[in-house]
Amino acid sequence: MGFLRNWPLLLRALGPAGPVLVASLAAVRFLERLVPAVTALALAALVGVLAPPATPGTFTAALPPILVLGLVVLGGHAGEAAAAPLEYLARSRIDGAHRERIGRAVSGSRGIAALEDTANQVLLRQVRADPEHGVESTPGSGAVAALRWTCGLAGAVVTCAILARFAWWLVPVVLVPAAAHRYLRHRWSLTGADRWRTAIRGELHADVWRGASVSPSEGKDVRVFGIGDWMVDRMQGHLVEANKPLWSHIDRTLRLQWSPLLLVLAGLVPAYLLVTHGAVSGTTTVTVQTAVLAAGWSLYQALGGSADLFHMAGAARVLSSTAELRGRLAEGGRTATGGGGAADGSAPPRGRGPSRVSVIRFEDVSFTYPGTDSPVLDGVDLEIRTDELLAVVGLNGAGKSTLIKLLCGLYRPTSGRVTADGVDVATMAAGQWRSRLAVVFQDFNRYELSARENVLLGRAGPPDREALDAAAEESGFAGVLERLPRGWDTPLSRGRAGGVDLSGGQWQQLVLARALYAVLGGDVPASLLVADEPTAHLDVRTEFALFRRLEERRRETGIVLVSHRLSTVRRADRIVLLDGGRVTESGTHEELVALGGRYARMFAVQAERFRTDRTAPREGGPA
Ligand SMILES: Nc1ncnc2c1ncn2[C@@H]1O[C@H](COP(=O)(O)OP(=O)(O)OP(=O)(O)O)[C@@H](O)[C@H]1O
Repeated sequence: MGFLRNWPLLLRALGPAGPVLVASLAAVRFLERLVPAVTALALAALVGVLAPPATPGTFTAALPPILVLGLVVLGGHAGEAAAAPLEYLARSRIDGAHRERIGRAVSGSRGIAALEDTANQVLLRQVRADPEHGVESTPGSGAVAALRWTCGLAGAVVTCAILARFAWWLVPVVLVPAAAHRYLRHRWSLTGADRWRTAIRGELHADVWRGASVSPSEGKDVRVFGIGDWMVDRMQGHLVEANKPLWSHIDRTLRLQWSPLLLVLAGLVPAYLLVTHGAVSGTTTVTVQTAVLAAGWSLYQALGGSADLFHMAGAARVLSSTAELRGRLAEGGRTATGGGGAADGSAPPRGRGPSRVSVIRFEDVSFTYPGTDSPVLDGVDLEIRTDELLAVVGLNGAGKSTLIKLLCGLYRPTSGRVTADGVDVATMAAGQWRSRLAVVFQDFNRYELSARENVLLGRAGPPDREALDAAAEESGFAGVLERLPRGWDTPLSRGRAGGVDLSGGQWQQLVLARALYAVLGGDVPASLLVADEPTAHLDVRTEFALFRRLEERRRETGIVLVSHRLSTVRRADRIVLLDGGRVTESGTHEELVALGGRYARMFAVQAERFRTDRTAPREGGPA
């Protein structure tokens, strides 16, 4: 039975709360669960004293049970008051540890293919432990509910013992329907959690529309294209469609609420009728009747409230999805454990491992994106030396960015290998290998942080003021920095107090500063600076100045530059052309022009365009 499997799983999840907190909580909840049983006993004792005709000693005899009843009321209140903050603390610790585990597992996975997998995205949504629907639960709420339920079970055993003391046959009469009642409710909760799980795909779709309709960056399109209402309709459509099965389950369970009630009545009514009949006919005493009346109902309560079962069911699903996600991520290899990064998943210090790499080779590398059929790279052979400026050119979709991602180890080649000084980088610790690279991606990220934090992201570790300033100088970002109201501390988001947004070109300079910070700081500088279209947003003068500075750096740090602007790359030491998934041309600009191949034709087109633009009459100007 799934429930019995989940129960120990949830109790184990209490671990991060710590033994002292768990023991305190268990003690409080257990004592609380004894309240109904003790109440039943005290009431029975009181009735036992009061039922016979009163004598001079009756008052004194009634005092102990009354005292116990008073203590029970007091203890019940004290328990409730103590349990709430203890449970809050336990939940927070467990959920905090869960989020940390997920964060490390995901960010520590070796490549990014796992993140592009839809099934993993669904699992990630399910395990993130931020309830927003009311149908999902967190490991913390489930584990705490399991503890409450366990204490309730212990309380139920005591209650059954008390019932058995008065009339043993009453135990199965009350217990069996009570257990069936709880089982039924638990099944409903599990089905609800499963229905929610199937709704997640649609919700991820809805998120795209939801995010776009409220985000400042997409806000431009939304207004200019007038698609606001349409987006909201799409979002609603996805949500309604995805949640239909869940809502129909909730609707069904609401309409079936009478059936658990039948189970409650099936247990309590015969028990109450039997003892009442016994009391009237004289076969049982009023004392027994009182004890049964009090203990019978408390048994239902002791077996756990519906909310407990609901949280246990939801959290059990979250935990099983967490295990599934971790397994799937592990299949793709890990950085932190398999990859050899720091045990806590942080980036390894730059000084670790082979210091400087001299030659990186793509050896017959082919690559097909997961879930697609045609290879993007098909037998690429390429040598990258770390004392040269190598330019990679090719038409749109030729596979240049893909080549960069393989170089960074974000994907594994489908066949062939990438080596660094003869060592397959797939066999190296991913963190160690990546610490030899500094990368500017074409689709770089604009973090809504301060300018300083945006650049410091280039390398984990204590900030290095000197490297920060040098990186800003070399990338050209220093000029932008001078105009920022709070310099390095200016938040780069209009949405933050005192924040500003940068132009596309200024962001590009900042992102280059981020990569250069990785090169300039640390004990061992990166061997290779990889820049995928780093100047696409820069004006010609800024681009030229930047290229000059990069040229000066190439003997210390090799540079791989992907660019469509052939006027920029012509000064590179070597240019390779990617075409049809292979390197089809390689040489200096002059050699490739002399070759008269595709590069020469591309260059001729750009040069012709440049000449035409310069000689064409300006609109509205002289002919
Ligand atoms: N994550 C992905 N999953 C599946 N296919 C992808 C993925 N990323 C890129 N592709 C495909 O791989 C091919 C090569 O893309 P890539 O971005 O490497 O080209 P590129 O040469 O950098 O192009 P551009 O010059 O336009 O930047 C394209 O057909 C693209 O559709």
